[in-house]
Amino acid sequence: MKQLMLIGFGAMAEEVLAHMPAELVLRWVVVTERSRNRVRALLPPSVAVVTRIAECTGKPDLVLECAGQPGVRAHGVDVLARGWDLAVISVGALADAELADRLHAAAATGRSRLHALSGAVAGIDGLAAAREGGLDEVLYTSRKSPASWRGSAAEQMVCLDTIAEPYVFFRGSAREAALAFPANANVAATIALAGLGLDKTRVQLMVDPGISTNQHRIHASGRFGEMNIELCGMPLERNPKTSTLAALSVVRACRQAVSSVVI
Ligand SMILES: NC(=O)C1=CN([C@@H]2O[C@H](COP(=O)(O)OP(=O)(O)OC[C@H]3O[C@@H](n4cnc5c(N)ncnc54)[C@H](O)[C@@H]3O)[C@@H](O)[C@H]2O)C=CC1
Ligand SMILES: O=C([O-])CC(=O)C(=O)O
Repeated sequence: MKQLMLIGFGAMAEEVLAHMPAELVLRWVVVTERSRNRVRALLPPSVAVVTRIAECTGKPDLVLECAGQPGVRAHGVDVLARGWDLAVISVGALADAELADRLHAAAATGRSRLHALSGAVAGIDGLAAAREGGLDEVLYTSRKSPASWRGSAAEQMVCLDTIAEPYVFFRGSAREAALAFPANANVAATIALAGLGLDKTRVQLMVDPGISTNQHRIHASGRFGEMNIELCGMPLERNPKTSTLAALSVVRACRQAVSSVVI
């Protein structure tokens, strides 16, 4: 039986746990001091609930981050330096160049690997392949309901209570988007890392009062040809900022960890 460590235990982690393959067992959950008692009460005694990687005894086969960008910042280096592979969903953390350098160095020291998960979008495989032949342009547009932007920097850019028409409230690079919207624009960083990079990938963020799904559109062109990918994702009931597909991409990483044929 392979052993899993989760960093973070919010809406996404609970969805992951509900769909995890039977061949993988959850042994450790890394949480903040503030949420320790709440999470302890939710999990069986066989799962160690800790606040620091150093508190963990044993060796996980896979470490999955579902804790937000602060979770990558707090624990990523420690995990990789120990030689443990780390899969992250809060890919926008890599838009912080200083943190990205430290993660690279820790992976080199630990001979471990950091895996950026595809998250709420589709087409990352095709985009990464297209990059090998050269890309001319990548534009990512995210369109979500007012509820999905609540609690983010969008609140300072547009009135979410009264907006009546679709409205683009942010245009910029993927790096700017991922850093300014840490819980809403990780996908921008994922697309950038697969494609033209954090500074050349263009991003538009939109609020649309007429929709209830999280919509993601990727337009890319290059030597391979042209792609237009559009995905309407159902938000997680317990967190409308997060698409269900993002949680399922974490489940996919679990499946890959236990499968002999990987797809
Ligand atoms: N790549 C993608 O497509 C997507 C990525 N995400 C990322 O996934 C993250 C998690 O999403 P949800 O579970 O819906 O959010 P959530 O807010 O429900 O849960 C996050 C949990 O992480 C915990 N946490 C915060 N800092 C931590 C730390 N230093 N160490 C351990 N735990 C910590 C919080 O206490 C909370 O329980 C988002 O913040 C976002 O960064 C979300 C949606 C899509
Ligand atoms: O789940 C989504 O729609 C995307 C998201 O929040 C993110 O990129 O951080």
